[in-house]
Amino acid sequence: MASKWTAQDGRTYPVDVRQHEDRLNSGTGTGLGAWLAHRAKPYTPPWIVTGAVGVAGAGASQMWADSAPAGVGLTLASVALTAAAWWAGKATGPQRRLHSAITVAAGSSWFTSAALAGPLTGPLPDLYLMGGATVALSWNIRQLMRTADGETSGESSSDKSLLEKVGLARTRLKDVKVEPNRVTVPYELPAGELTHEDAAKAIPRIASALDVPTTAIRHQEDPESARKGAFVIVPEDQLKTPTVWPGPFAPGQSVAVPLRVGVYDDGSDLVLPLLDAIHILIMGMTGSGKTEGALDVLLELFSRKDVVVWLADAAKAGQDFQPLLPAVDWAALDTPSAGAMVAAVQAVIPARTAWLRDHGYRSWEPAAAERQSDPAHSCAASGACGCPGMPYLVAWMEEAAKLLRDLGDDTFTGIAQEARSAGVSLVISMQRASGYQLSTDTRASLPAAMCFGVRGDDATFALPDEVLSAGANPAAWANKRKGYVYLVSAGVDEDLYANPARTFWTGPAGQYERMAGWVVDTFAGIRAEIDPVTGAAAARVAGDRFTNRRTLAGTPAAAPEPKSASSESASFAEVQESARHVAALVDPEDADADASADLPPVGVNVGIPQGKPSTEEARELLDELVSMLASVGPGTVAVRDVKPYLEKLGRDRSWVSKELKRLATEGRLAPTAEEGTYRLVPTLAGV
Ligand SMILES: Nc1ncnc2c1ncn2[C@@H]1O[C@H](COP(=O)(O)OP(=O)(O)OP(=O)(O)O)[C@@H](O)[C@H]1O
Repeated sequence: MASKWTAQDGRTYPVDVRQHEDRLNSGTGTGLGAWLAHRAKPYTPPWIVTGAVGVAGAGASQMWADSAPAGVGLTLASVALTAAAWWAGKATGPQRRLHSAITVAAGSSWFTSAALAGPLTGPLPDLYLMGGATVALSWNIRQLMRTADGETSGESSSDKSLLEKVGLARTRLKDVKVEPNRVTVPYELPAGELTHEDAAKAIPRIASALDVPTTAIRHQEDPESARKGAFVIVPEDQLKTPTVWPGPFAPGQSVAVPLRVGVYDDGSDLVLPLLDAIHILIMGMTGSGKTEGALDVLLELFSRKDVVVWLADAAKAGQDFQPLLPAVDWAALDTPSAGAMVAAVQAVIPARTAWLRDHGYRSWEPAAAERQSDPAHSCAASGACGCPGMPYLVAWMEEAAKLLRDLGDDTFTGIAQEARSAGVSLVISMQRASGYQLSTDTRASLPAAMCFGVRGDDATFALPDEVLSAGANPAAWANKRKGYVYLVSAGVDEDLYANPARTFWTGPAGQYERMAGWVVDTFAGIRAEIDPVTGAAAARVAGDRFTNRRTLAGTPAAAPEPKSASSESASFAEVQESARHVAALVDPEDADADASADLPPVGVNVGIPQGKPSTEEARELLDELVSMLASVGPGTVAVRDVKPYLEKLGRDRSWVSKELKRLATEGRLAPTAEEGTYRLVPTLAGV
């Protein structure tokens, strides 16, 4: 028999609630008496049983009064019945089991005594009346409570039916933890029936049932169990509004301190522990935010004291990095220079490894970057050697697809495998790390990944299967969610691998240059220079391309005069404030449409006239809004996007709807398959 029943209200109840309903519904008659009888009917069975026991006891006394064998038999039967009731109640709750056993014990004892001594002997009539009524009433109370429970259990029943719908029937949900914008639902799958894989597969259906984006749900496995885990639901996308770069995380400190490059959706810092990550693959489709992410990492690196950056960007000739180039030790901005840089990286690895070994370092550590004044790290026969330190080296290969094609990616495999202990990190940025672009060996030797929005199944090239099945879905972002990223790296809590984050925004053109300039100048004095060992090894293979690197890249030969961070802090605050001001212009509603670098410059805010604007003014205002949306990138516009401005327009939704239609007939917007939604025409930018 099914243990559940769906009522007309659509809710699921235990089956005994249905029996109760049936008992209430059966029966006819009118008037108060009939109504009372009708309401009391479901509670009569315990009383009927009590009456039956009384009648049976009286009857039995006629047969077995004063019979010794009957006494033995009835006593044994009474014990056996009580034991049977206890045994049969195994599957029910402990309360019900005890209640049943006590009832059977009381009833059968009275029956035995009544049968042997007569029902009216001694205290038996009182016991019958008081005990029988008490037991019958106790069952009525149970019944009442259960009915009330059944009525209020709709919620957990609907939880159960939700779990059934999403393919996780009989899964038990436990101590749900609710925090602001985050619900953690620990679960236990039915033993032997479902696995973590089934839980992960249910994510899209759970998202659909809860009406949230699939990326709002993550799945965490309990590493100790094959059936325990948790779903984490983050209903509101807190990353919609870009976060302006808040300044260096650990200014003047070692590169061993993780780099802060963005925020997770709970507001916590997105940090990249470079020394744990070792080599990094940065992947994302065009326009997804790779360059911005690179800027965040570079800004952090350029504010540290013991790291040198070599940057190869033949594809774009360093176009996006211009303001930072003075802080780059070697910028290879054409293919031959990039090739020379790769050869130099290959050559410096053994030289650096030998130096580290000679100075008693098993692998690079911050102390290796200092002048070697410790006898424990000396290459001299005795005492401290005083050799100059060896800073960490980051070899950054931007838009590396072309470089890999030109050089063959075996070169990178070798570098990646040997560079680990030489204090060299390789960063490879590309749009698609497919097998065609990057061999499996090279991919395997880049242990960390920053994966921005991608197309189709490309995420599989960057993110491990378990991260994808835990809910990571960068294809849902494509290049619409600029800067959204998953970070997978040693040194990062594994539960965060499938957690969306967003890199910092360095601001629109103009702001970024100022921020970059501030970092370049402020930390010029503490930034490390290349050490003689690495420099000599690079010069040996790259020749003039290395020794004349400053002139070739058009950056000053010597580092600018150091400036103290404090004397510049006011200027940074100014720079940042200005960028924040621009960020504040981005309404959260518009964030989907790419609230980013291409925003109109500060001051091109939509001019909102005071009071109810005339039709002319309202049209002008709407035109400006549409132009602004179009200027921040491709996307669509519908009445709902204009909702926050209705008050300022002094018009209602139907007016906006008509006006959007008018703009579409004028070719200012393009109609889409969805009625009332129009594609923004990018050529409108700046109109
Ligand atoms: N975290 C972010 N917050 C706000 N805007 C961002 C963020 N990241 C990137 N953007 C904006 O998105 C746009 C595209 O970013 P970006 O140039 O970094 O993409 P990309 O992946 O490097 O593209 P391409 O491969 O074409 O160079 C830029 O206008 C940028 O300012």
